[in-house]
Amino acid sequence: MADLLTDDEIARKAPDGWEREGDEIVKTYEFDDYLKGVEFVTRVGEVAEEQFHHPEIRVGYKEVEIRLTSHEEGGITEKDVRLAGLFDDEV
Ligand SMILES: C[C@H](O)[C@H](O)[C@H]1CNC2=NC(N)=NC(=O)C2=N1
Repeated sequence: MADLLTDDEIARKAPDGWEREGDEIVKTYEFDDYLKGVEFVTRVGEVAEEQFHHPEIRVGYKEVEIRLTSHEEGGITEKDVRLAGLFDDEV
């Protein structure tokens, strides 16, 4: 089981644009149209399944909010900050 990151580690390791909210890191991505956001969610889902680490995803109009936490560990781990970077690469 991965170790929980300290507050300082989260601040240092969370990629730009990702904010810490309690036991989660969160980012909202903006898109030119609704379906571009939906297509992005598909790519995110594929990465999540490959990594077997799954975010919560909210699809809005021209925006997608992604929340990451490590449920089994009960907080933010290296897996979360690593996946945040992988999701950014899918934009
Ligand atoms: C049994 C447990 O749900 C699995 O090991 C995986 C699936 N995906 C997961 N995703 C996230 N975000 N946290 C987990 O602890 C997690 N666990």
